Amino acid sequence: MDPYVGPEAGVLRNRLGITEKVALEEAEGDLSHWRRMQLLDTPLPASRDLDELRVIHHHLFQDVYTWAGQVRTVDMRKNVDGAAVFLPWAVIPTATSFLAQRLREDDHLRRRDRAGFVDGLTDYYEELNYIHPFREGNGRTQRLFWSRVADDAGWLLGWSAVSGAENDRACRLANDEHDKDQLRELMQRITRSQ
Ligand SMILES: Nc1ncnc2c1ncn2[C@@H]1O[C@H](COP(=O)(O)OP(=O)(O)OP(=O)(O)O)[C@@H](O)[C@H]1O
Repeated sequence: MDPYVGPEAGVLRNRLGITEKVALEEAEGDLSHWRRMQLLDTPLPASRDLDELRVIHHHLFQDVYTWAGQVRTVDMRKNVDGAAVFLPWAVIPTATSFLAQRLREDDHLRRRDRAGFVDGLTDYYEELNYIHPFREGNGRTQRLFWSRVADDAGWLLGWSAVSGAENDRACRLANDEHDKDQLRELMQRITRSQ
């Protein structure tokens, strides 16, 4: 039983009172897009940890979910038929703080050549995706988070060069089969120097 889901099959409870899946996806997409545009002009703390992820998530999804910015309190998997189990929710803060500490020790991926940056980004992206801190909106939140890290390190991430299906497939392979080749190829494709 998923407390985030309302009585209508598979539809997340939301501030808008929407009870139909496609209508919610559309409204969520529009509102989070608008909030993302707004973020371009909003200075955010660059703590590069769970706090920053929560601030980004809250900003993007504040119009849609009461739990925007809050770590999930249910275990979840992406595919009903496949594996894609994400980290148990109870250890999200510990795992994210471990990731943030290593990212700090790695100087937030600064001063690396392109191959070194792409390798690091692939590993950290896969790890954060496995942590999957939120019930929904992880992709949009982590793409923005890594764009900010990249920007600081002298790189631009061109996410529009990758389709959602391609990104999902690469993440599934990395998560379920520990095969990061496609994810690395994808990160290589989107990484440009500033
Ligand atoms: N089968 C899978 N296994 C592992 N990770 C996956 C799988 N499918 C998708 N992902 C990852 O999960 C993210 C989607 O998570 P979530 O649905 O919480 O985020 P979103 O922002 O709502 O979606 P999107 O990234 O499609 O805009 C994808 O961007 C991808 O990184």
